[in-house]
Amino acid sequence: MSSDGNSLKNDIAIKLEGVCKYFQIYEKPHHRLMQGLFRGKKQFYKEFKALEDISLEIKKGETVGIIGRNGAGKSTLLQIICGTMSPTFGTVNINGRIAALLELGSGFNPEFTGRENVFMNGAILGLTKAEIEDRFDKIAAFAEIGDFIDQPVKTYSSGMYVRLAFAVIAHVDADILIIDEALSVGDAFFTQKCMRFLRTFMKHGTLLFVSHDNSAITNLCERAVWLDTGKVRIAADAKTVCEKYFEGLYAAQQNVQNNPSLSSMNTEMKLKKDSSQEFVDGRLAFINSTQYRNDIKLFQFDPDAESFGAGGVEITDISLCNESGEKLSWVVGGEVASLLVTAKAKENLGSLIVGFFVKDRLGQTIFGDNTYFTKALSVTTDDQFFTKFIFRFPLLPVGDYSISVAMADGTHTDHIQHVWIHDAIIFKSEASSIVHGLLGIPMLDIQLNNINKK
Ligand SMILES: Nc1ncnc2c1ncn2[C@@H]1O[C@H](COP(=O)(O)OP(=O)(O)OP(=O)(O)O)[C@@H](O)[C@H]1O
Repeated sequence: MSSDGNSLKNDIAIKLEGVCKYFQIYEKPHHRLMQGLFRGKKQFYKEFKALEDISLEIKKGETVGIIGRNGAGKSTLLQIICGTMSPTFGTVNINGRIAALLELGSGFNPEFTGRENVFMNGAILGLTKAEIEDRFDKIAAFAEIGDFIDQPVKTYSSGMYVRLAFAVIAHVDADILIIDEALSVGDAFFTQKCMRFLRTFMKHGTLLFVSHDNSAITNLCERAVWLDTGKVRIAADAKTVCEKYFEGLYAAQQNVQNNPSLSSMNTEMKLKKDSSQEFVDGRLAFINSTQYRNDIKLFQFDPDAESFGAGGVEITDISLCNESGEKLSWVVGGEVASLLVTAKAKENLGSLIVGFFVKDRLGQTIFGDNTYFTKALSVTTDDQFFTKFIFRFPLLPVGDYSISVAMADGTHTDHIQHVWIHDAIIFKSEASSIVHGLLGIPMLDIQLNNINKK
């Protein structure tokens, strides 16, 4: 293994070639001793292959997500990249200063105070004592753990531990950051602070982000790697990898649920229609008369869009329509539209749920809904049926969006996914008054007054 980066091209931050990690598993403690005595002439352990033949190249400035189920080998891979574990075979090349926020418990000495750990960690990461002294107040302020900074780390809560660990890695001028999900231990404000730091860091640094959470990966990362039982299952753009990972999870779940107990909802609830209580932004008419009108161009349903599912239903058409039921090729944000999904049953299904998700360019779900709390539908083979979601189209920032549609049989928590079409309809917001946030919500009133003048 080499970690000096000398053999790397200048634009490469991390390069792994044929990395394998095998652990020796001893069934009984004395087998370990016997192994030493026999000096390899006889094998007393089983070999467990935690990582097999991992080759990856991460460019400087890239943000790459690592996703995978428990035990997939994520932590092992990260420890090998950080240099805290060596691979059984293969080479690791790192170009730059690397700092990591790995699982709780790693990195700090529990007997030392927070202050002592900051100095120790800073030194390990290559800072001089004077440099750490210079930054210490900033680190303590970022961590916000008050007087605990002078208490031994073993007295810290897991939240305090993560605060200090993050504060350190945020102030060591790392070129490469490795962040495990540990972030979720902090409270919402601290998480936001960390995210702000990370988003700034991502503008120049290389980030490796590990999570079980699809949306965090698609939101943060350009590329992603799905690790599955120690092997790279797929490495591609984050959206594709997360979709495949999600499909894989569903497939695994459905194998377990070969005879699910379906508790169907028998009640049909009518959606309350009370137009006098509808939320409409008072400025909409004005905005619609300017170049900021939220013109949204709709593309037609792509029947060949990527899909997966058990196949008990077939979606025949998906369209966005106006209030009279005519198919739309344009819609204006703030107007009422309906998403119409027509389908055909391929088998008898007792309790159908139909849902949709609107996702932004990064694959992040912005909004969506389903029929579960409205109506349970049972169908028999060859039945044709439709679902209509009528809603006021939100105001969307300029950009590309997609609608995914899914049909399942069962309940919210216990169901078989029969069809899931990724990106069934693509649409493009061409102009918008919304610049900040994921979507605009209607303002009932906005007031701006000088209180000294009546
Ligand atoms: N020191 C070790 N000795 C033996 N087996 C180990 C050791 N460390 C990890 N493993 C095994 O290697 C596999 C990969 O573990 P790893 O912790 O890397 O997975 P992970 O993807 O990070 O999981 P999680 O999401 O649960 O943290 C697991 O089956 C684990 O039991």
